[in-house]
Amino acid sequence: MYCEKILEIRNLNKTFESRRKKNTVFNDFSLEVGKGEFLSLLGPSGCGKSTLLEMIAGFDMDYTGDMIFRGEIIAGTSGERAVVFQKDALFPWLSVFDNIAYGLKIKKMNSEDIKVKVEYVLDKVGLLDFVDHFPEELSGGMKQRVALARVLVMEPEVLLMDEPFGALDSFTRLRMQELMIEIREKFSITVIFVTHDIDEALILSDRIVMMDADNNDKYRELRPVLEKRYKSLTEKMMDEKYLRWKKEIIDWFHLK
Ligand SMILES: Nc1ncnc2c1ncn2[C@@H]1O[C@H](COP(=O)(O)OP(=O)(O)OP(=O)(O)O)[C@@H](O)[C@H]1O
Repeated sequence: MYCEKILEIRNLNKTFESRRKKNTVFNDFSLEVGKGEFLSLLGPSGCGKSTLLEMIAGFDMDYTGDMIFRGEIIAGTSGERAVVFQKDALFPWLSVFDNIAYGLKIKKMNSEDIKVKVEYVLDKVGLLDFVDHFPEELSGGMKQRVALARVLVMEPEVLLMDEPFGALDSFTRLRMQELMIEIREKFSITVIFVTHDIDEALILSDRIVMMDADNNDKYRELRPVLEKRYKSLTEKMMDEKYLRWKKEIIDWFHLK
């Protein structure tokens, strides 16, 4: 389905070394991600999900193997690969508008264009009415939506999301998951999404990579794409196939 590769990870080896011990997190790990794909990395705590995301982002360059983004070796961070963390620090002294406009101002975009772009993304995340608010006046879910808008306004190729909804209550989380589905349709962006939540992975992903607790030389893949479109996520979560996949994932991790 995704013919054009946007990211290739080939024979990745990653070890953390301290005076006390060596911890090999990736051992000859390879993975390809297609342009426009929504890929979730699912796995237990400590299996290396965040480490992998940091290497793709270019924050961590201490590994062997190849990380190739759009045909070129990743040499460091880039605006094309934007990261959204679990708790994104917005600038508390800036309004919602100025938080989102920040990166565009650094790029010296003119103020009219900035206004159009900021309002466009704010509309997409449903926060147009809060444009003049400050972060302290927003709920956790709203802050995460601003964080998402701040990244989207820069038009990255890939969104790297590290448990972006992990700190939210379950209702807000569900709304954010619905928003992610809409955002994908509107921005046709590639997403690599880290989560430990099986439902979240099943709801959002074209493909789930299930990572093992130790040495991710092998992983299991699942493509949970239902033929039918559902009116609500709850309806989707009741689908027979969905429940079967969920059981398969639980069994796989349980037997590991
Ligand atoms: N800076 C570091 N120095 C040493 N070891 C590290 C460092 N960062 C991560 N590790 C180790 O690498 C392994 C993978 O960590 P990582 O944070 O990538 O896991 P994770 O799957 O994202 O976990 P979680 O779901 O809890 O966030 C863990 O064993 C961790 O202790």
